[in-house]
Amino acid sequence: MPAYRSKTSTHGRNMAGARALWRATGMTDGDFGKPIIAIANSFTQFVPGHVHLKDMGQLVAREIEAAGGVAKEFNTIAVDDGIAMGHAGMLYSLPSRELIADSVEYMVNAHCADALICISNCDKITPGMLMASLRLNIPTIFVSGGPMEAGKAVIQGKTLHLDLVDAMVAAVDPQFTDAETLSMERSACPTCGSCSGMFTANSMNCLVEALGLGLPGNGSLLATHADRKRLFLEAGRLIVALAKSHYERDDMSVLPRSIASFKAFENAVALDIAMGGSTNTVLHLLAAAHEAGVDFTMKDIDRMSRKVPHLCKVAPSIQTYHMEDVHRAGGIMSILGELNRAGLLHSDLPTIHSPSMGQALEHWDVTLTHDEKVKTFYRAAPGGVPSQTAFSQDRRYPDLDIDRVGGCIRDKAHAYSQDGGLAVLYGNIAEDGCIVKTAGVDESILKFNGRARIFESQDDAVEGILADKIVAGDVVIIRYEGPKGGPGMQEMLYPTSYLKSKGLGKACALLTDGRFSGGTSGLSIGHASPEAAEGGAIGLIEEGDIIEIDIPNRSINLKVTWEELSHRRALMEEKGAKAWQPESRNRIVSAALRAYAAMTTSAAKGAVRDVSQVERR
Ligand SMILES: CC[C@H](C)C(=O)C(=O)O
Ligand SMILES: [Mg+2]
Repeated sequence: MPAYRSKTSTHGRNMAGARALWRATGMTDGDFGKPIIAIANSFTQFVPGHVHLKDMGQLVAREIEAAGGVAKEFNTIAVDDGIAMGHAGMLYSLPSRELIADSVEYMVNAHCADALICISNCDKITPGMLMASLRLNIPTIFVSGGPMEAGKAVIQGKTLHLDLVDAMVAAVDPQFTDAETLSMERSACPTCGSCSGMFTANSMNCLVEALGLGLPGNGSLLATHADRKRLFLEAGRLIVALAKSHYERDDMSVLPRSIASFKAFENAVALDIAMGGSTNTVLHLLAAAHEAGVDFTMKDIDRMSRKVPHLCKVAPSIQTYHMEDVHRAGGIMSILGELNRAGLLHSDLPTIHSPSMGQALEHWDVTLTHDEKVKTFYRAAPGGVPSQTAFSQDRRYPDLDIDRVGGCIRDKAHAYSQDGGLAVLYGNIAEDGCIVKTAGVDESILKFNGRARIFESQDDAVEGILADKIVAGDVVIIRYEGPKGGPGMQEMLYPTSYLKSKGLGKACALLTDGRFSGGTSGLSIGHASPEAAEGGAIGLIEEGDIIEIDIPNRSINLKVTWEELSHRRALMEEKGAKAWQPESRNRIVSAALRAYAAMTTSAAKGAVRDVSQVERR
């Protein structure tokens, strides 16, 4: 039977000093011997998804103590991608995922905590904490801060449901006046919570439900709704039970690696494809699987993308639905229910809250449940009042959206497409693959041939698009922006948004070894691996080359002969130390970011750290 990890520093005469310090943190005689539960919070005033979390750690802590545990809270950093976007700040976004994962590892292992509550929310915080939980493999429950309410505004006589992407696009769209753009800016992000579309934050918090490491409603229940308080309280009570089950009854089934198994990753990817999740989820799921020791790869994602239908379209893929609408339709458990009915879900897998996902669906799928409290739970509605306060309203929709034919969530027979919302493409430009969110691609350009227009930084691409240098039929290539090449694999939300602003969203493609925010839609293909900085063929594309994109056949190719490509590679290698670098880019890269670049890997591996690259031989 495993002994409590915390005994390392709380038991034995030799630990009198450590106990003296534990006492100074508030522990008393009766606390020694109880499970010590670490609470990884992520409060910060820099991020709307985290501004309301300041007291959430202690809310959970009181429940942990009432349930017989000892709670110790600490905080991680949290980067706001939307604020960091479009300038050098975005170089820090993906690297912050590693810092968050390491900081949770450091605090949990330095103090020998027995179990973990992860209070996350935005883009890199949930994945960073997920990586840590699978690395540490101690009982863990995720409870996120919850989605933001969608903005509402009347613009040019129409009531629009808005999010920050709409404000970004409008800012350079001449059809909107300055006053209209200001009105959209003021309305797009009305409350605390993670931006209201199926962007990366909400995608990841939904995937945590599918993995079985979060409670039902974790991904879709609004940050402002009073019901969300129950998720925090339940997490506090449950984590003590899981810890006691593991350490006192030798129950291994409650550990994250027992729950997030290969089949659980298949469930998560099935949900991801069904809901058209952010392409960043691919990067983060690969990284999480790596930490869990699960051999789950891009090939598995490709395999699943060919059989999972697109059941739920959410902004930015569609203007009419945001996370509050997904919740009203039954949330993630109801999408999983449709996948289960389509035979595309492993329903026998355990979760932190139920012996099996199947049993959970019986209770939480709104089309199956007999529990009126569940139906009331999913009628939680936006308050419609600007607020940075958690649980500040308790409005409810008059009814649920259970229209599986034409509603927010579809059944398989009425799917938006039988071919899911994500796809992996392979070809001579991306031998290890690249990713496209097909949920956001207009059907007219699923097959696209175009002229390459080369940029070796996001900034230059933005400048070229805004200067009208890009025209219909072009394929914008942005390279040397991968994990190593950037470094930090920037999100390309500005160039993809500006292509839309210029009316080119259905007339151009964009390919990068960087990545995309979940706010990106259009023929935007990212994660090209290997990246240019690692000798990937994206580094050999020349201005005017023809690029052939074929999503139905999952291919992307540079239309030059193999001999020509080999010749170009030889010429590149002749550059020696200057090979595989941007021609002329004066980007200042700090030592902290150079350290990240030295150890990271291409997107096809999840941009995980590989310390063997720097270890002395
Ligand atoms: C909409 C942009 C969002 C903040 C983001 O960065 C993502 O979804 O990845
Ligand atoms: Mg992001």
